[in-house]
Amino acid sequence: MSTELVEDETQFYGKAQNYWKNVPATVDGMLGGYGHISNTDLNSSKKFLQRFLREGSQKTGNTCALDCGAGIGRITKRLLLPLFKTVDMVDVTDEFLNKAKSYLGEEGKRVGKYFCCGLQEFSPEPSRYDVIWIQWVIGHLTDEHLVSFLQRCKLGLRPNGIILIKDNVTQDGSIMDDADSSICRDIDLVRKLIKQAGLSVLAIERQENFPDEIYQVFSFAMR
Ligand SMILES: C[S@@+](CC[C@H](N)C(=O)[O-])C[C@H]1O[C@@H](n2cnc3c(N)ncnc32)[C@H](O)[C@@H]1O
Repeated sequence: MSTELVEDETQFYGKAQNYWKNVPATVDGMLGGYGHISNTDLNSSKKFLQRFLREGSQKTGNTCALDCGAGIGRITKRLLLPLFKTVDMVDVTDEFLNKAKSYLGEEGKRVGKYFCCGLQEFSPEPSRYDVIWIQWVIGHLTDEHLVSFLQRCKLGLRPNGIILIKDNVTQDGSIMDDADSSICRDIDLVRKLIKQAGLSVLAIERQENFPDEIYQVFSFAMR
């Protein structure tokens, strides 16, 4: 477990909040200076997601998606708004959600709700979402909060809905990043926490063509 890495929960969340308040509201800011990998990321995500939107009788719908830890809406703009009628966004950093209103442009009119809230406290509206997308933010939740958040996400799904996590993973064990106050977990722990939330993994995929010096990135689809 990685819970032992978090000595003081209030500090863990407070520090992350302060960190993000000082990050520029740009794609490069969202990706820690790796703005140039955004296209590769989004193209792979689109392929991964589309298999579920195309599948026969168990097909995931296209009515509404939720972008969790959405930041300025990098994913909402290029992945979710083109595929869903409505997209809601949730992020703890007010400045990013405000920036989203201009960054998303005309299509941003189809953003239904902007929630400024930590995921550890957020409950998706029951049965509202076809897809709940959670990218590069699970490290900001303790194990316990991640499990309970995923449980609440499960209740937020429409029939045939799916939850997607896309995030960094370590080769082995959990590593705390003191700079942004986040934990990077290994794949076994992520799978274990997903299971603890009562969800079943439908597919896992490793992101290809990312720079060698960064963590490996995996996508997990579940319901
Ligand atoms: C690495 S950025 C990723 C943004 C977006 N998912 C993307 O891939 O472009 C992390 C985001 O998580 C948000 N965040 C950090 N801690 C959070 C928390 N506890 N609840 C919700 N959002 C959080 C930050 O404000 C920031 O927008």
